[in-house]
Amino acid sequence: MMAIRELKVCLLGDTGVGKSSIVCRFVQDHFDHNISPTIGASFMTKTVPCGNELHKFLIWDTAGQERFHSLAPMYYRGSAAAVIVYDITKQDSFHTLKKWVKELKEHGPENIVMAIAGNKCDLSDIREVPLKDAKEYAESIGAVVVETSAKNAINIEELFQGIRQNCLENGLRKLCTALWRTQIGGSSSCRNPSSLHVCPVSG
Ligand SMILES: Nc1nc2c(ncn2[C@@H]2O[C@H](COP(=O)(O)OP(=O)(O)OP(=O)(O)O)[C@@H](O)[C@H]2O)c(=O)[nH]1
Repeated sequence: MMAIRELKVCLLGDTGVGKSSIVCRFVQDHFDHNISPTIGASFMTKTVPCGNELHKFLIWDTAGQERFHSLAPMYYRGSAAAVIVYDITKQDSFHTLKKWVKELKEHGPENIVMAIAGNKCDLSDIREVPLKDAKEYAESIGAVVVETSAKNAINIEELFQGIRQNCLENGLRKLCTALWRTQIGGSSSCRNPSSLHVCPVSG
């Protein structure tokens, strides 16, 4: 019988950086030039096989517009991981990313896995944020960082694989029991973190 592990992930970041586009690329392998700004938040899932298990991402894509900022805690509380997105062509969006990290550290779940995505890397000829800056910052806060392009499907799979691997490796210790539910044969039960299976990650 297949076991399903659920992993709640939220996406945070300035409006227009490409959060919805990243989720759309990951879940539907689709890119829409005319995608509308998110209102409140949207929810999608994607289940990926891993050995003899299924890993189900429960993805909350939050709205980046300032007027929705106060809703964000509803989505990052209880998340195992946060993807904080900036646009490599907009220095301001990197500044906003730092504010999100600060907020997560102050009010987010303890041990939340943080992944930084520098999106729109297909536009590197008009880049404002050097990758070196993002790497140094990510290292300083213990986050993983990757440059992505939702448009050209660059590093999107790798981003989510990285999150999955980090969550599994950390076991999320205290949080693990609450956040990873193992559903076997339709009934839910919690698993000991030490029994978490670590999947090999390529790339
Ligand atoms: N060139 C390029 N454009 C992108 C990429 N990702 C998203 N876009 C474009 O950027 C714009 C904003 O994308 P969204 O996915 O709506 O951004 P968002 O962060 O979800 O915005 P909010 O919902 O307002 O928070 C759209 O016009 C997208 O087509 C990318 O990787 N490359």
